Amino acid sequence: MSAPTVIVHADADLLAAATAARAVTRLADAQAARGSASVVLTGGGIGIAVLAALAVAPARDAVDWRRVDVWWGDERFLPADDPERNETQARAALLDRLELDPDRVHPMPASDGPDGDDPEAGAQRYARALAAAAGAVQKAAEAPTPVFDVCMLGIGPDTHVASLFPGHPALAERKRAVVAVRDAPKPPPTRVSLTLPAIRAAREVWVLASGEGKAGAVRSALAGSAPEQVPASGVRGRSQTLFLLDRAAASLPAERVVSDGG
Ligand SMILES: O=C(O)[C@H](O)[C@@H](O)[C@H](O)[C@H](O)COP(=O)(O)O
Repeated sequence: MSAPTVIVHADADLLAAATAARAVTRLADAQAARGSASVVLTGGGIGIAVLAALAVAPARDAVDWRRVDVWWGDERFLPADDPERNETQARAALLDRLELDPDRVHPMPASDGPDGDDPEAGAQRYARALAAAAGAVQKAAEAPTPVFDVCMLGIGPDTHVASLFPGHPALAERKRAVVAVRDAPKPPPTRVSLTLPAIRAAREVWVLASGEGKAGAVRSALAGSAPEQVPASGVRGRSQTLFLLDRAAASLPAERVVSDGG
């Protein structure tokens, strides 16, 4: 697993645009190497801003979107099409504008889906979809999950990532790739989330943070605190872990020159 690299951009708009450009490059490279690509999306302010930036990125169609698998890191367990669902926001910001293969778009369950208002059953259904998409080696692993090319994660001021909140038992999960989360401190209280082993299956994990309200969380995550208390410190990609920040989230004063590595 890779140690984090910190990359700081001047402001939120540049962070979103640069991350979108990075995503185009990574997904196109993955398709060149392996024929297809996979990405895990996140909800939240900067996560959706990156998707909106991707929608208008000049090189957007360097990716063959029909050969991209789209997954989610977490979902707010609400009815399909609810405007608060991460899926609904991702479709509006980006997915509806792309020529995707609908069979390769894998939204997390909704509370009015085939399992009804049962997030545990929904989580199991998503875990089965991940296991079916996993390659042979990954199928044999605990928490069977495909090797995602890119997994994007927002971070909360409390250091949560996906819907893995500090002190929550979901953080200790080692066997399941997906769990239901109840009593989340960020509304809505019921959610579905990938677990740490599923996130760590990704080649690249990108933690996105914008604004001074995230500066303390970013500092704690980079200080290497225990993931049970600081979930963002437990996420790693197999080949790369990036903290993609704006200057405010990196606690850099405005006059400081911005450069890679902060
Ligand atoms: O469903 C969600 O809310 C998320 O996926 C969550 O993990 C989010 O990414 C962070 O809470 C950051 O969100 P903000 O950027 O809005 O603060």
